[in-house]
Amino acid sequence: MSKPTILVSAAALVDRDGRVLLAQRPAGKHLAGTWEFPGGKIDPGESPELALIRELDEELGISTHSSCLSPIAFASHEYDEFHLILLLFVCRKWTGRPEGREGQALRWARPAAMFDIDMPPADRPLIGLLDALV
Ligand SMILES: Nc1nc2c([nH]c(=O)n2[C@H]2C[C@H](O)[C@@H](COP(=O)(O)OP(=O)(O)OP(=O)(O)O)O2)c(=O)[nH]1
Repeated sequence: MSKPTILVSAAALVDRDGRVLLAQRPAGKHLAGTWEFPGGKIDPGESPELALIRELDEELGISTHSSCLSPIAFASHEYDEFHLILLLFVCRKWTGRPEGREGQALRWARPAAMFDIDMPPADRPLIGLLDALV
């Protein structure tokens, strides 16, 4: 049976100490409780960068620019209901202090520590790549 493909942009926001921001998916949502890279679905007609800038503003209250987003990796994962393609960007420059605008908990983690954090299954292959890069 064919499933829809959904396209998601997500950010590895890296602070000066090389830690990356993770947000906890709220109760009641797909993959509730797991720690994800902030971001979300790309709307039709929207570029991946602009979708991410919009999501970072909505979810965390921070602003950044396309020029501060470096594409570093993608993930491709088969969930029960859809196939996910996740585009991961590294971002080291933004304005504002990230806060969970939608009530989500936030934490900063070094990539190496993410192997022991409950992250969505699609994200697992991204951890090693991030560790080599950050
Ligand atoms: N933002 C983000 N989403 C991820 C990651 N890994 C992963 O499997 N996903 C999945 C979870 C969701 O099914 C989808 C992201 O969609 P979303 O955050 O815009 O959607 P949502 O479930 O909050 O639903 P909606 O109410 O916004 O429609 O991608 C990740 O690291 N970051």
